[in-house]
Amino acid sequence: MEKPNKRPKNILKLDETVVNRIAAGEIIQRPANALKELLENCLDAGSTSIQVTVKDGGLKLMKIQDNGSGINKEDFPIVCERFTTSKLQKFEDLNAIGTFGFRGEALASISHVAHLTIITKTSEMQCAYKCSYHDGKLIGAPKPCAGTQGTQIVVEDLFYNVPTRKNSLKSPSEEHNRIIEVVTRFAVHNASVGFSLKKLNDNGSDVRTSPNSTQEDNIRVLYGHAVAKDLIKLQVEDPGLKVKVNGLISNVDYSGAKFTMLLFINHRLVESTPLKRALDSVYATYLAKGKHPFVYLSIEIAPNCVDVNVHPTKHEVHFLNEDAIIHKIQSSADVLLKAASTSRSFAVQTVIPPISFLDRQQSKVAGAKVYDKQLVRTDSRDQKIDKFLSTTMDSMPSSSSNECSFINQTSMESPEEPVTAVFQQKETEKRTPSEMNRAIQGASDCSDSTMRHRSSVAPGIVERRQFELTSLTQLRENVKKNTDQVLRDTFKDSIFVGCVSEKHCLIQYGTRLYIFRMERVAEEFFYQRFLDEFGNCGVICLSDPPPLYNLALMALDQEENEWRPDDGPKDHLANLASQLLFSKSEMLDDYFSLQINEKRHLVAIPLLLVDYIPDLTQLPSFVLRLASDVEWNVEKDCFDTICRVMARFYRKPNDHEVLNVGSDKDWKWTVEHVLYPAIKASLLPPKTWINDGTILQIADLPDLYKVFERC
Ligand SMILES: Nc1ncnc2c1ncn2[C@@H]1O[C@H](COP(=O)(O)OP(=O)(O)OP(=O)(O)O)[C@@H](O)[C@H]1O
Repeated sequence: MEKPNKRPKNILKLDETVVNRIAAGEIIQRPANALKELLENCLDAGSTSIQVTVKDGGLKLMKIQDNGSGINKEDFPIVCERFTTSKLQKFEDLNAIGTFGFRGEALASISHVAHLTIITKTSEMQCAYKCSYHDGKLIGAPKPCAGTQGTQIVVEDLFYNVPTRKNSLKSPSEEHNRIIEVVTRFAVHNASVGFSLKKLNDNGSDVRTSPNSTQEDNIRVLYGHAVAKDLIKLQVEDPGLKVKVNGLISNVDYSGAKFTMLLFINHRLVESTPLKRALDSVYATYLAKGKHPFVYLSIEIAPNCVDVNVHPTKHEVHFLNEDAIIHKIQSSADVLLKAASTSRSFAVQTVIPPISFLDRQQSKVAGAKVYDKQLVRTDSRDQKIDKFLSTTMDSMPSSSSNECSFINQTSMESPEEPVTAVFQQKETEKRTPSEMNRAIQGASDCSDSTMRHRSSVAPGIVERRQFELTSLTQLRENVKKNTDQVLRDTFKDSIFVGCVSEKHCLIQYGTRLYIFRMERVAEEFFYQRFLDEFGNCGVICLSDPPPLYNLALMALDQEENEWRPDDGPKDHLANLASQLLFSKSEMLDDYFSLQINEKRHLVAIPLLLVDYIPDLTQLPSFVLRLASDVEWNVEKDCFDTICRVMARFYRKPNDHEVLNVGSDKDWKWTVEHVLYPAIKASLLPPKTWINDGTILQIADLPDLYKVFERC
């Protein structure tokens, strides 16, 4: 390298061609941004159809045909001169610029670094004209030629005279990909314009959209269904910030390998690193590590708040209140994603596939190797889900102000030990608490003992009664016939993990985690239990037997029972219910331990599980349903419907059931320690549960390992 001379060199004015070529190099950096300039010209000219043909990634050829306004004949000599434009006259016009172009530099720049030809026809011209340009100058006279309205710009041998630039570009295929990206983005945003992009002499096209599509349509066509199906609309409007944002952003179910961001500010395709970072940080909360979203945003800001003249390629703009606007968009996206994540769709498998059954058979083969990933916790006392949750579930009643002692219960195993249960009024039924309390409050004893087995021949000695009833046998057979054996094994060998809510519980079976609908499972369990314990149920005596009439009347007052005026007066209906049940009292007592006394008061309800009391707030609805939903005339149907109605009443344990006053054993305790063990032991799950969402597999250890590996 030449040693720097201490004497200053003389300053010389650069040759115009050199100046223009240096300037052109700043504006036209590669084929894709030359194309962007040319596409913007097409849109400024009001085109509705733009066809692009390229060769060698645009380096050999770029041909852009539009159906816009065309160029006036008198402008041909100057159209490619620097600073000639039809879009701006005074500097102040920049404050309200409504076109993409404003400098009059793009065509000039291209003509300095490539061979440029324009074929154009306005609506007033008889024919089209073809003009060739070199270094901003028209070469020869415009030649009339055939052509339709619009303009065709042909750029050949880009950078033929700037070899360093040409050599610095990556391969033609890389340049072609960049061209696809630009055309694709323009096509999504300008959905009313039809775009096509193809390689010269290729039959197929890389991009093709129809005019008058929607942004969603074009995203589907260009980015695929996998992206389009997971989009949510983002809309922000802030008159204070003079900004309006419309966009389509991917939801939490989408996760791309890279961040795809299509950003248009006042319809200009631009980039904004701060906005991209802000959005990426929001998505980081919802997506797995290394996964990214798809974001299309169109931001419209009052033109006088945007400076478009900050970068030679115009791919950046500055705007007022940038931080506030970015923050606004960021928080709107967060709100949408939060909402979407609560209803996130997991690819869950409905119930146990037959394979799990096979797995089990295989794992039982002696000597089969057991991998670490197949080892699971087997001591159910180790940890429960409750350990990871707050102590009070949202769904649980918080006040204990209306607790009332209503029942004395004696366990079947220890008939001498009286147990008091406590009832807590449910929030939803607050409108009739005094009536509810009156109905089930008090402390009077059952005639013989408060809780007993109905077939006790002597204290502690139980003799089961046998019934040879065809109807009963058939109902029991039906249950057996409909049992799914794989599900049966799953429940039988499962470990209770915890109550997710009053309605959903988690169990673990092998390496799999299942969620099941507690009420549905418990209802089926009690139905089967009523069939099994037919004529042999114990009794739970109500301490102050409520009148059937009062219970029915309370039920008719409850919205869930949907009483309508054309059903008849409530007191009349309550009376009918009380009469009907009293007339069946002998059978109800004999077969189901449901006892009604001479005064038509409900004295006792069946005992099916020791330490289990159904939710007594449902007693009124139970009485009403017993009177209205039971098919009394046909024996089999009668038993079936009574068991169903009973099971529905029993499916939910009493809230805050406490076996000893002052004990903290609540409904969750009852589910875990009383109900679920009984379900495990004897439930015969019906086949319908395989597909109806009663039980769903939500995780499998080997699959989770795979997820963690990916993270
Ligand atoms: N496809 C076209 N259809 C109609 N007129 C065009 C088309 N392309 C260019 N022109 C005309 O040529 C002029 C010069 O275009 P050029 O791209 O050089 O500059 P510009 O678009 O005005 O500004 P900028 O350099 O900021 O893009 C435009 O102002 C427009 O009048």
